[in-house]
Amino acid sequence: MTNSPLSSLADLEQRAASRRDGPAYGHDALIVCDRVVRIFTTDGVEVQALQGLDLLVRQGELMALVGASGSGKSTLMNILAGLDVPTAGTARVAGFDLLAMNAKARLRYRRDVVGFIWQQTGRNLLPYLTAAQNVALPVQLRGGGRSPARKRAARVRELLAMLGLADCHDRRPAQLSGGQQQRVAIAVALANSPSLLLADEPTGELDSATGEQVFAAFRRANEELGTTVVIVTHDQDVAGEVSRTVAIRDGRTSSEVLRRTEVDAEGQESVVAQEFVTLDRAGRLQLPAAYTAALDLKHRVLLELEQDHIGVWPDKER
Ligand SMILES: Nc1ncnc2c1ncn2[C@@H]1O[C@H](COP(=O)(O)OP(=O)(O)OP(=O)(O)O)[C@@H](O)[C@H]1O
Repeated sequence: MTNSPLSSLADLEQRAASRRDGPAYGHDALIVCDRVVRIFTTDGVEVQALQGLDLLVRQGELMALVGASGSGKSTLMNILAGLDVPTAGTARVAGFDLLAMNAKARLRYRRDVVGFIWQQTGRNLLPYLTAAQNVALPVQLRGGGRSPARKRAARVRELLAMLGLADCHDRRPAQLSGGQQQRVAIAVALANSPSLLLADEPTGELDSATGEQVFAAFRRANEELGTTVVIVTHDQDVAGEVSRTVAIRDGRTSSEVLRRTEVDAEGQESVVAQEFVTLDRAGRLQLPAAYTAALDLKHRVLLELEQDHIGVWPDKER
């Protein structure tokens, strides 16, 4: 590191000291992933699917996860769904410790806290039940069979109506379009009022107009019920519609795009998008490949701390 102005260092130490006693990492987040590692071993070969992934998601967010094939998105979703367990690190959702919970807590977590929608429309619904029966099933399995049938039926009708499916009530999956099936799947996932809805490529098998309707259903769940929604997607339309898109690269979060709506003096609304690079808990950041290539940055770089930014320079001695 080059010599930094003394005033900056003193200032930095003071700032660090004032933050040391602050609240714990992610204390107010619904999802807390702290250096999550997942290693798969097949035939003696290790694959590090997640390599110390950090991610915080606040209650009420509607966000997308993107990344190249094999970057670790599905591995992360399976962990958040309670279907898989990390090898190391910390993963917590709504106070449930995803590494330490016992079988009973895991069952409760999967039934009450999280709802899941798969890409394959056929995998989300039971083919021999109607849409209404599919939606009623999770409530019955939870023991909602004890609540009055009239009340349960009203809840099912309400969910189907909210997602624009009132006329699909008595139809079986084979009598529904792909988009309708995915929206019924969202209603099923919402049946037990989960805090979190997870979806892995939910529009992957649909054309763009149908995909838009399915995405609108997620938005409704988010806006009307306050459900936190995390969607893994390759769909540019979906990724461009959410206020936060997090990219995963090589098993770590690498960058994110935040979008907000701004209103100008004439009352015209426009969406402003800003891209950030992830700074992990250990202080590491992944410089975009295009930037390192442009300045031929390799092996090591010079850093300089300024009052409000850090400069990165190539090592000219190399
Ligand atoms: N059960 C498993 N056993 C062995 N390796 C696995 C297993 N599941 C995933 N992997 C490996 O972990 C890495 C991450 O896989 P993952 O499915 O999470 O990626 P992804 O980002 O979801 O990819 P895609 O977009 O293609 O679905 C890959 O190298 C994959 O081969």
